[in-house]
Amino acid sequence: MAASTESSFDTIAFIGGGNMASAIIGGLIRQGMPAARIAVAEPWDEARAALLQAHGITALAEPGAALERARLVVWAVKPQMLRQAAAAAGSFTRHAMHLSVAAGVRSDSIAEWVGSQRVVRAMPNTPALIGRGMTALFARAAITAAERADVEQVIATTGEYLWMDDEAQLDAATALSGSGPAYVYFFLQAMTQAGSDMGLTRDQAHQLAVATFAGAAELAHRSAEPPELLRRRVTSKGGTTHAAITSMQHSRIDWHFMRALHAARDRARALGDEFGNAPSGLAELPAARS
Ligand SMILES: NC(=O)C1=CN([C@@H]2O[C@H](COP(=O)(O)OP(=O)(O)OC[C@H]3O[C@@H](n4cnc5c(N)ncnc54)[C@H](O)[C@@H]3O)[C@@H](O)[C@H]2O)C=CC1
Ligand SMILES: O=C(O)[C@@H]1CCC=N1
Repeated sequence: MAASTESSFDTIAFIGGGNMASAIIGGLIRQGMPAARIAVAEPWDEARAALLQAHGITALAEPGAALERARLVVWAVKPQMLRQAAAAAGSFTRHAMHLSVAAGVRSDSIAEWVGSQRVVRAMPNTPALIGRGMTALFARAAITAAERADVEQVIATTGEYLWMDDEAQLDAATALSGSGPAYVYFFLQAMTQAGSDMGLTRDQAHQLAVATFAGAAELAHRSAEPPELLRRRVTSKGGTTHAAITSMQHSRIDWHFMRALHAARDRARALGDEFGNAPSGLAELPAARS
């Protein structure tokens, strides 16, 4: 990473130094990027202190000239803050390539706010913290193959990545992998609670549940077989798994779960509508006649 990073980016700047920025910064540092080549603008004192403690990075309290050295700027603020953050930092970052991790906000809006068409959107997830993240990526047409490769180098420090051809697919990826870790923890909570209700200690139940998720996910990752088949292997006729799966099917848990993912996808779209510019075409619609 050290050699390849030098040939790609002199400095990487982060606007916003919270959870997601910290996860990506951690990946870069683990792969050998010197902290001195990472610039962060972060207004919140506590977040700046956390960056210093975790990564040895002294973040700026507000955007400044240090950002001008960045060839890549990672926008890691909440969707509702992105327009305002771009207005404040834009004069320092105009010549860079831009990578936004904000959910929902579409690249048309971002390109307008940062004053550049060189925009990539990313949807990472929190296992990036341990280098086991999954990131969906979308590049605007102005991004070259070499620039895509540069983005890949950065994101690969946090785990796997997958390019999307259609920007709308990012909203679906947000519902699956962006929000996905929360679903896993939700089920972990339920399994741990059930275990403890059935007489295990909470520690025992937690260990059993976490190891089961980790092992089952790793098996699916390594196996060429589809989840249906892996599931059937666990399910003996008339056995315990059959009892559990039948109970879940009666409650239509799969349907409810799929509906929840649609809600997440719809919310990603709504964030784009709420905090981005109106899609081109809509803005020009004439006002309805009374
Ligand atoms: N947390 C997650 O699992 C994921 C989050 N995302 C996206 O990442 C983005 C950041 O989320 P988190 O890191 O979780 O939030 P966070 O709240 O931990 O970090 C955002 C940081 O931005 C700072 N900030 C606010 N206004 C600013 C400004 N004008 N200039 C610079 N910094 C400013 C805040 O002080 C805060 O520390 C969001 O847009 C979210 O949609 C994407 C994928 C997963
Ligand atoms: O909940 C959210 O809006 C962000 C995006 C994906 C995960 N967290």
